[in-house]
Amino acid sequence: MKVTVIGAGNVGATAAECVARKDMAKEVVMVDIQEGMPQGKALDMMESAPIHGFDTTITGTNEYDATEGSEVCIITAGLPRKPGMSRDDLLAKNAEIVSSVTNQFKKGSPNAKLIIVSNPLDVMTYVAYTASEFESNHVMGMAGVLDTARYRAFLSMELGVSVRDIQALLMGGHGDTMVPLPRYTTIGGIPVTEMLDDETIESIVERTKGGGGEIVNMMGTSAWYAPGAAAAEMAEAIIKDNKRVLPAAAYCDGEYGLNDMFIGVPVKLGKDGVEEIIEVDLSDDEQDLMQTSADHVQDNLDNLERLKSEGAIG
Ligand SMILES: NC(=O)c1ccc[n+]([C@@H]2O[C@H](COP(=O)([O-])OP(=O)(O)OC[C@H]3O[C@@H](n4cnc5c(N)ncnc54)[C@H](O)[C@@H]3O)[C@@H](O)[C@H]2O)c1
Ligand SMILES: O=C(O)C[C@H](O)C(=O)O
Repeated sequence: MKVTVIGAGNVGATAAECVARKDMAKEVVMVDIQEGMPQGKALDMMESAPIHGFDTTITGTNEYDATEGSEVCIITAGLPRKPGMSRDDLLAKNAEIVSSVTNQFKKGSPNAKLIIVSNPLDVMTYVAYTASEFESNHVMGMAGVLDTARYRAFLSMELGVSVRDIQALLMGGHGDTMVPLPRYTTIGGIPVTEMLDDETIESIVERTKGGGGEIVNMMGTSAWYAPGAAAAEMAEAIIKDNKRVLPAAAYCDGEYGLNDMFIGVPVKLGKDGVEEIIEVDLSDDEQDLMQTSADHVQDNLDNLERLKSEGAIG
């Protein structure tokens, strides 16, 4: 099993390290355009193997030859946002990058499952899908695992209970319109609505929606520990074929009344990638929130098309 990580920056290097430390793959290949950087990070990680006790081989490169035959590819190449920016401000530049790296990667690994991380997430996943020409279930975006992890972390902090006992579902695009679903949130099997009042739940939902921006404002760039771990969790579900039920940006073809877009929905993840999109019952209010989020993703897709037709991006 080989996992490629394209973009060996903050998220990419963290994802590569998480994959290695979980010993799920024989080999991890990190690719970046910065000369020496992926090679140096790979060597540093290899030197940590005796301490952590993993057997995965990690290499860094500026070329794609070493990625051939990858089972999974995590794409993190692209610009992160700075304070004052929205993820959508990255669209033009990151579309060029994601399209270019996908084109270079796909020839050597036509059966790989792609996990996109670069922002704006839902649209970059679409860019990778069209550039790769892979089957739609072999392409997915990582956001829901991160956003639900934030939501679960905030609930755990509020309740003073283990994160391990908090199960939650969050849907929609990876942005301020994301849709955390308290109705599908349980603490050790108990509905969260039995344990917290509406006002507290609402404040946690709002904090979750702004969770990326909260960190950007603190650090001047975006998060990487939780995002890297989230991408590695998805890679593990595919490599081990363990049919995890996780939220991911998946290609909707009628599901939830949405067409021809990648957006966050609950999926079953296994060796064939997105093996199923699970359609849960949504109340009218939840469906409205989902539609608002989908409209936002569609606006971004329309912007992408406009930029292409104006020749602003290739
Ligand atoms: N989906 C999510 O939940 C999520 C979470 C965190 C970050 N992100 C996004 O992930 C992306 C990466 O964030 P980061 O913090 O790791 O940024 P970073 O700047 O630390 O790393 C990005 C890396 O991409 C590399 N790169 C740029 N163009 C490339 C190309 N053509 N080929 C190969 N490598 C290339 C850069 O050299 C850099 O090392 C950003 O777009 C960010 O917004 C998404
Ligand atoms: O907030 C960002 O720009 C990065 C990422 O999407 C996140 O949610 O951490």
